[in-house]
Amino acid sequence: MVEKMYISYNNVHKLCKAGAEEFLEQVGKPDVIIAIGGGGFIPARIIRTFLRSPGEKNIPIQAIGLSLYEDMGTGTDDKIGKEVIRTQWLDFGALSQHFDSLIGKNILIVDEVDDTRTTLHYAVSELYKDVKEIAEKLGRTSEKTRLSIFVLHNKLKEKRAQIDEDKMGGGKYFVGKDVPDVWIAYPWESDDIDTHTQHAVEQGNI
Ligand SMILES: O=P(O)(O)OC[C@H]1O[C@H](OP(=O)(O)OP(=O)(O)O)[C@H](O)[C@@H]1O
Repeated sequence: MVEKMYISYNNVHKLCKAGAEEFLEQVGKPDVIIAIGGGGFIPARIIRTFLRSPGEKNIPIQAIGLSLYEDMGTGTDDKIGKEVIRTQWLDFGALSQHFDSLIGKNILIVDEVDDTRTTLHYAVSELYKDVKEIAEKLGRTSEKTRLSIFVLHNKLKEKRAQIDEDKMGGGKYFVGKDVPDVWIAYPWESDDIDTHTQHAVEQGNI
């Protein structure tokens, strides 16, 4: 097993294309894409290409910033915990005046990797909470909001958190590729993209 898995831009593109096809088939066209930054930005933009039919309006992409940081605090087990910090949240400024834009919508959350699942768990829980709160306020709780997920890679390992399916409202989880628990080197992190791509080709990740 390789210690470091090199991923090429072409590979990212193809995983997005396959993910979009699966998503369209199983869930249907999304109303909005929510990209978890920074790693989710590039896949979100690419997958949008394949989710849109020719002649249709672009699907809006909202960005949220979630960062993991080591919590050295009072965990009950001996592991160092991880906490999620919101560095940026939804902003419907130009899209609509209100946060109610998500109620009853088909939403696709995009990130590059599902590692311990902490980030995705947080994103789904918080989005569900926000939508529920505003739907209750507006008396629109009968409208079903679907939260789906697409990640390029899911690491096959013990997860620290699980995503509550009830909160996904019938939305689904899509993975480009399940991978072992190794270091994934994405092209946007590379300082020498030619060598990086060469490694990816050698490993068959093209
Ligand atoms: O499944 P988890 O264990 O939660 O890990 C996955 C998250 O970790 C990385 O984010 P990071 O905080 O490193 O920020 P980045 O996206 O800006 O690189 C990655 O982009 C995912 O969002």
